[in-house]
Amino acid sequence: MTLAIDGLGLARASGEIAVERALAEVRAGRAVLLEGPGAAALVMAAETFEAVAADALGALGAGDARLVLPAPRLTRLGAAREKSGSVALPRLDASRIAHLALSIDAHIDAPVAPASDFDAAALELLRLALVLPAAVVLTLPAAATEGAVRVRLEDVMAYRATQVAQLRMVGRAPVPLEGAGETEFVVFRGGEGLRDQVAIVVGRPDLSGPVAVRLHSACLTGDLFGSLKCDCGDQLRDTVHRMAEGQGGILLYLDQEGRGNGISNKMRAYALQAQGFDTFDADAALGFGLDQRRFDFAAEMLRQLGVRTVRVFTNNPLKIAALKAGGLDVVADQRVLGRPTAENVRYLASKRDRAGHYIDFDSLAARVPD
Ligand SMILES: Nc1nc2c(ncn2[C@@H]2O[C@H](COP(=O)(O)OP(=O)(O)OP(=O)(O)O)[C@@H](O)[C@H]2O)c(=O)[nH]1
Ligand SMILES: [Zn+2]
Repeated sequence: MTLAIDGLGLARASGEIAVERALAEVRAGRAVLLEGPGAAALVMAAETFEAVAADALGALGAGDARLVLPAPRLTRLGAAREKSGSVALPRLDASRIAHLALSIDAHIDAPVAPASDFDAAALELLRLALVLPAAVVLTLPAAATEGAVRVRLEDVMAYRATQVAQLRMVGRAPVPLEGAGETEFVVFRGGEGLRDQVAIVVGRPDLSGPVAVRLHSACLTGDLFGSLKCDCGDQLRDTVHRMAEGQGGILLYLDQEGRGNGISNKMRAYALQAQGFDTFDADAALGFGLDQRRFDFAAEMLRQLGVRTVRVFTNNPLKIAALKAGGLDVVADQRVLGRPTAENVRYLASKRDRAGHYIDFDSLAARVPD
């Protein structure tokens, strides 16, 4: 008997399913077959590329294997570029690949070719998988490989937009919080990242008028453990308290750890910060731009909750612009300042100076503990 799967929603979104499977493969260190018009390429994450894989890929003919790197990483390697590019890998040498992908004192000693469409899709796949954006890519004749999960180039490039369109509420329940008795957690699937998004409805905000709102990107170190390196935990709790004391509000807790780079890349960046890099230079050395986050799905979450007009708690102009672009009426924006510490002052100053955050650094600096 053949099982009809159309009714299970599998046939309808085959492209998205393929991308989701490919993300799991890439995170597990396995190769994925990326298919484009008339050609295909095997893609692996450089961060998990080992000698065994080198042997297996070499047997397929490593003639045109290449390492694809984003522009900021190429710049770090001394080959400044505005767009991503690739370096040929005539030998699949795992230690050289790791060196070029991650090492802070590496230098490029080979020509850099502009990234092809395959290369761009390979990097997008790795970013979506929240691994280091450095891809080992090997072009093959179409359909030459069996066994690897297959994914179409166009589906990879379209995935983020489909994630926003798929956003849906999957559960809600009251969860009283310390200092804010009446709160409800509403969970959404889709949007961005690899897990779920949570809206915390504080009190009973009047949805017919402007609603106090915060978009808060997950920060495990700051939110949960009180890390002194950032201001996230204070911002999170202060906002909930302010909403509880006022007319209520909605805090969106978004699966965007490490400005959307993922916790492992954030720790790599922290390791570089311990060597003196600032928050943005550390990300750039790993191949990331200023900010990977998108907030279009946050506007959609608010819409699904019945919100039309907002007062937003943030210092980040990108969040304000994204809510407006998402069709919400932003009638006010209010600052959210955490507690300055000797460890986070440089981080706050970088956000103000390099990403245009509205932070009054003079008053912050005056509050830094000795
Ligand atoms: N890559 C990277 N991410 C960091 C670093 N420090 C904190 N983060 C992340 O940055 C994000 C900060 O989130 P938010 O506080 O919501 O955002 P924001 O852009 O500072 O904006 P507002 O707080 O609203 O003004 C979280 O995802 C943190 O995990 C860092 O040094 N590097
Ligand atoms: Zn933080």
